[in-house]
Amino acid sequence: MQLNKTTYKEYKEYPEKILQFGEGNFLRAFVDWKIDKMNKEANFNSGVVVVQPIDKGLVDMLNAQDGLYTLYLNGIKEEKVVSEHTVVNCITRGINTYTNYDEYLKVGENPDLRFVISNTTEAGIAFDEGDQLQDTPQKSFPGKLTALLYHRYKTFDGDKNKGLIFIPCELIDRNGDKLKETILRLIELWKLEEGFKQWIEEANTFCNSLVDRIVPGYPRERIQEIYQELGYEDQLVVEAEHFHLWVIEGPAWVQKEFPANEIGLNVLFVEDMTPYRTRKVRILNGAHTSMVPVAYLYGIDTVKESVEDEVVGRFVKETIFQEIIPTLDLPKEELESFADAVLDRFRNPFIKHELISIALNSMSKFETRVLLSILEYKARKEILPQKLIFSLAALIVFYKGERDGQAIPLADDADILNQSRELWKGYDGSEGYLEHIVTTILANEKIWKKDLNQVEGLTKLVTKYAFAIEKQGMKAALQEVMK
Ligand SMILES: NC(=O)c1ccc[n+]([C@@H]2O[C@H](COP(=O)([O-])OP(=O)(O)OC[C@H]3O[C@@H](n4cnc5c(N)ncnc54)[C@H](O)[C@@H]3O)[C@@H](O)[C@H]2O)c1
Ligand SMILES: O=P(O)(O)OC[C@@H](O)[C@@H](O)[C@H](O)[C@H](O)CO
Repeated sequence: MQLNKTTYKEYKEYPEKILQFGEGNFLRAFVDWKIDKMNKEANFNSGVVVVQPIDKGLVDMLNAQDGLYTLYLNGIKEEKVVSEHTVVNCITRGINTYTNYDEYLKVGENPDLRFVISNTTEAGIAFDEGDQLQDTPQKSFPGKLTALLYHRYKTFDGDKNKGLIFIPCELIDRNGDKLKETILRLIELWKLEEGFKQWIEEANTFCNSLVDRIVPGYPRERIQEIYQELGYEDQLVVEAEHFHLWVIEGPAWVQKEFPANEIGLNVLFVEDMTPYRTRKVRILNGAHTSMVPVAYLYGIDTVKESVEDEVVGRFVKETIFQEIIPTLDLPKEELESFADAVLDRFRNPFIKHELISIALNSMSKFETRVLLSILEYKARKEILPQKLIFSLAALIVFYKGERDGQAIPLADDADILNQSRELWKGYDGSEGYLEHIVTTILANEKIWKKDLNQVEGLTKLVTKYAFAIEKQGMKAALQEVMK
């Protein structure tokens, strides 16, 4: 039996008030789960129309299940082991803009539409000068969105009451400001009228937000067991931890329209989200990203095994406490208690978080989540943080794409992968050639936004560690640095 509105007896249809860009695991396990709860417990009465932002995706699957899917929340909750599951029922339909652009544009004509939510990965909120208003669809997410907003503006004759509230969830700094700025650039590029620009500025509200929940996604290995337990089949099961936090920076009245607090959901409406973002990205995501190449080359596959391994676990802990926390400005106690909680979340016995899934786009993630800790540590202490540099060296070796003779399924920007592949092809086993690899990668300003060879001592130390990993293997090299 397949999950759909016929087989799910409690199925309810809500009026579409939310437009969501992205149909990925995170949005379904976090935002849509919260909306579903607000519908059920706070009479929010809001349906979500989901847009697939790129040509490949899950909306066909979502439509085949009438927008329904099962969310498993697993882990320790209030000191007890809890595994619970629920059917999320707030998605009304999914739209593929590549095959149904007219249906997409028509969403802008809906007078009840109120919120726009997105998570299009860190790459999604980007200005693409190739986008045109006439494209069906525009390539970028902001391009598609601007076309829909212009259609809405025209449909309602610039009515200021038809503006929307935007809450992007992309893990980039000040995501709402960035989205608005990109829309304004597209208005310039497309030479759209001043009145539309004013409508964007005056009738619409762009919030910045920070999200936090570990969502490993589809539980491939346990899926048959899960189907047995559920008594139906669901191609979109998603698994997450219990913990969840959404920090939203925006005008106070937004809170009144979004009744999360009324039902005790962990949503903080704040005046400045920056400290929350810095703490989360640098500690949690920074720990994830810096552990991946080290633990993976060590022979480990998951986050839990990494933090529980004697050597790798110590490496992760010391990296956070000795090299990341000293670069942050919040009170030390607060940072340490956040870090302890993060390590507990990493140990969640019910979550199998694959390192290889976190490894996606590791080079750019290292730049946004780890590099600042390195530079800040150097600025404050006048020495380089050894473990973070070891991780950078491991990352360069990781991009060689081989573990114990097996290919590593690397996933990153094609140019970045090509550069590493070409460089490693010429490796002759010498430290001199390795220095050439390191120097070339550190000079790639597309990744690092600067030439990292300019950081005093960095190239030498990275080369030393990379050579040790290459010559002695990860286990011996890590033990050496952990002495
Ligand atoms: N999984 C987690 O634990 C978690 C937790 C917090 C935040 N996040 C953030 O959420 C993002 C998505 O994670 P996920 O687990 O849902 O991944 P996913 O692969 O399930 O979904 C990715 C989504 O992004 C869209 N997308 C990908 N590249 C795009 C592009 N260039 N332009 C526009 N859209 C694009 C896809 O269409 C899809 O909807 C991550 O980048 C991460 O920053 C994830
Ligand atoms: O989702 P990514 O690929 O951007 O990053 C991998 C993890 O660090 C991330 O998903 C964390 O689990 C998440 O950010 C926790 O809130």
